[in-house]
Amino acid sequence: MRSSVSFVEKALSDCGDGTDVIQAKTFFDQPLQKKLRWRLQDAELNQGYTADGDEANGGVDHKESYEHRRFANPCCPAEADLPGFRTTIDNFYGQCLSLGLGVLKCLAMAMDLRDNFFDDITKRADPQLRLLHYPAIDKWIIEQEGHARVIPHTDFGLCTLLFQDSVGGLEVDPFHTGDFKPALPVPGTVLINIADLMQRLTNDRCRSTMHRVVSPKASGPMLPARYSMPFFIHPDPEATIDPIIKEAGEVKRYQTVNAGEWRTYNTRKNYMNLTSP
Ligand SMILES: O=C(O)CCC(=O)C(=O)O
Ligand SMILES: [Fe+2]
Repeated sequence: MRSSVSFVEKALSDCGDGTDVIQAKTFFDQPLQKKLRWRLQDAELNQGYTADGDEANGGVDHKESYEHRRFANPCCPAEADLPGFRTTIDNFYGQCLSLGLGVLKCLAMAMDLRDNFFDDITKRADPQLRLLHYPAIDKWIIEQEGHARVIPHTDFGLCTLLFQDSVGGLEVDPFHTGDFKPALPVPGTVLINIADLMQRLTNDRCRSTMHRVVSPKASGPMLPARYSMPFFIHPDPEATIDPIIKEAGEVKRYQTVNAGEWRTYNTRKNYMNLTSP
């Protein structure tokens, strides 16, 4: 894991204020009409630009995003449009993939599964790298009922690597009791959120992390812009996720699901507002 650790330190120092490891700021700084040329149009492919308000998941988020995948990126800006963007983001994606697979190996070891347990279900893994921009906003807007930078949710893959800048506002409720605690940005670290498929697979031994992005404590009436980069790790689409039973008499708490169908079903739910251009 040594190379992964130094990569994270580099990614996070680059991701901090004022720099742009994957040119997220350059991308989002473009006029809306231009960004809409790369608009995400297919929830299943789940790649490209989503404007503020277009991703709907039961509340009102105030954010815009760009999604990047491993194999197909038809809505990625070309070199002529945004020099260096594609190369840099592909490179960052590759580093996240190596780190993510390393994290899964550690989890397999910690849970007394075979060390290569996750290798067998991530041979063609196609995680989703999301660049997120939360525009500067009056605090009262996101403090209205049902509004947030991101409303409370769990991620639905196996786990998520989450890189955040120094603005803050991310909160976690790991026990799902409503008791959200700030996940303060710590330079040189990446946050790892357990997600729903890991919870199902481990029959609740690992619980997915409820999280949200709200106003950081002690901020003034106006929130500054915030940037973050989640990397959502999903198993191969043909993988079967069947709860692992470890003790005599233990009851399976979840039905078996096909990983590809699970991903498509849950992704579609987030894009109910998606209309044809
Ligand atoms: O911006 C963040 O820190 C969290 C984003 C997030 O939870 C998500 O996109 O699923
Ligand atoms: Fe999330």
